[in-house]
Amino acid sequence: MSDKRYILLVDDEPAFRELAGSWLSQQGFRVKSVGSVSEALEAKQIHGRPDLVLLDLSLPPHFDPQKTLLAMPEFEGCPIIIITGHAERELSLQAIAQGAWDFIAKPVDPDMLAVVVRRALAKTRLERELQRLQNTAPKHGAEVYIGLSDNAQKIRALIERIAPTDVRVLVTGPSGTGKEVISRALHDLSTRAQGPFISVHCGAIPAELLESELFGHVKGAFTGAEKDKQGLLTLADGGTLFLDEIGEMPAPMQVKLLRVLQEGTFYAVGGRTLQSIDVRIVSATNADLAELVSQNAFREDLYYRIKGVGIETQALDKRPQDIPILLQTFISDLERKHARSLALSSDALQWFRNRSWPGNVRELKNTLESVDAICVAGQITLEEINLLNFDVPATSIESSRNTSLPINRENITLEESLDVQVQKLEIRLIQHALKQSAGNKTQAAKLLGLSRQGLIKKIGRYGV
Ligand SMILES: Nc1ncnc2c1ncn2[C@@H]1O[C@H](COP(=O)(O)OP(=O)(O)OP(=O)(O)O)[C@@H](O)[C@H]1O
Repeated sequence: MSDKRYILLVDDEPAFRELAGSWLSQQGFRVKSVGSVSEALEAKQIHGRPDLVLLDLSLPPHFDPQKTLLAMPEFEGCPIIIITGHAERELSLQAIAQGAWDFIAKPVDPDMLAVVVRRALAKTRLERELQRLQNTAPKHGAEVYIGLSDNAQKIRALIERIAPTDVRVLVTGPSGTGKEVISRALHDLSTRAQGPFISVHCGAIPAELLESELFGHVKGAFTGAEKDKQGLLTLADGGTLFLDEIGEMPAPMQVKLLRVLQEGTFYAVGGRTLQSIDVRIVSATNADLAELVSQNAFREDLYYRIKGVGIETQALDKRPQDIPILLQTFISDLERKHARSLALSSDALQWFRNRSWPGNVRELKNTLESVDAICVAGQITLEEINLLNFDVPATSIESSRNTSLPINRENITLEESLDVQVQKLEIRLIQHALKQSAGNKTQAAKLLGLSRQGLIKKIGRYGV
């Protein structure tokens, strides 16, 4: 692709287009000339967002400048220079009030045109650079939990208040709503931030291994224990231990963990030395722990030990106002990752807002990444979304790209709930990705656009 700056010239006079176009080309710009607003929009679809638009206001079919002004938001993000005829000063000022960068009167002086164009491009370059620097500036603390809803704001306020304390925290809420993001922020804002953040998925580690994973073991403690091994508790010393899906912790382990929380000491499996540790415990679950307690599936004494302060996340469907800002954040992340700009058309944004997200923010993010993978010229439109058949749940970025699993529409039924069907599809996609990557979980996770740990969680949850 050319790295020349791309100018879209919109003017109904062929002679002017010819002249100004070739003149700007000689100046080293890439120029696309069109004669109407509809052609300009088409050019944007095909060639992507221009770096600058030169826009005549009086264009066919209506030759109504007000109608042309209405199209300006379509070019949001790139500077627009209005080309005016005589006696159009008022209109030009109106265009500037609506966001145009400058105007230039016909007959156009080529040198003047070059100055105006270069100034506008320099200014946008600076603005973009500033934006990039702002985006790259690492978000810290509670800011990483994105959202405008009351719930999201309350969560950020709570993170800021409780992070510097050593109080235990229990984060609850549906899957994919950022419980791990919150736990990480609690650590990053704490006095332990320089220490380790160790995450344990309590349901993903087989019950018989969990004890040695957490407490470590000494050589010869059991068959296969060929040397001493430190447990995750020791590794987390001085930092935070994140117990994810605590509701899935096997009952015998609950007793042992309770003892650690009460006494701050433990023995490695097969060991005789009492070890003491200094960790902060943050736990998370999407289960209703109080309910599990009432069913005797979770120890009440442990529940009160880990509960400390509760933070509850909400399903995304309950806070649709968070969708645009989440999308904006993920788009900036993708722009940084791929070092190119990415825009979302307004109808695509509408689609994201109107859809239900049973997999919450995780599903929203994966869907955006899938669509980004197939979009052309840095513009996500409904066309890409329709290509990926999102009336069925989202697949991942890579799986939709080159290892696609055929989704059979006949399998979709109204006799089963959406959740059940989503789960079935997730299971098929996981099996498919594992098959594609010959059982390699890191590879499979990459194919699915998940973290390795996220995939392991799902494998554990679905028993794949
Ligand atoms: N409010 C948010 N702000 C920024 N990113 C978010 C937010 N909520 C979720 N995410 C993103 O969504 C994905 C899932 O988040 P996370 O793993 O924290 O969810 P979870 O609630 O712990 O899920 P699970 O219960 O399945 O473990 C991550 O990529 C995370 O970055």
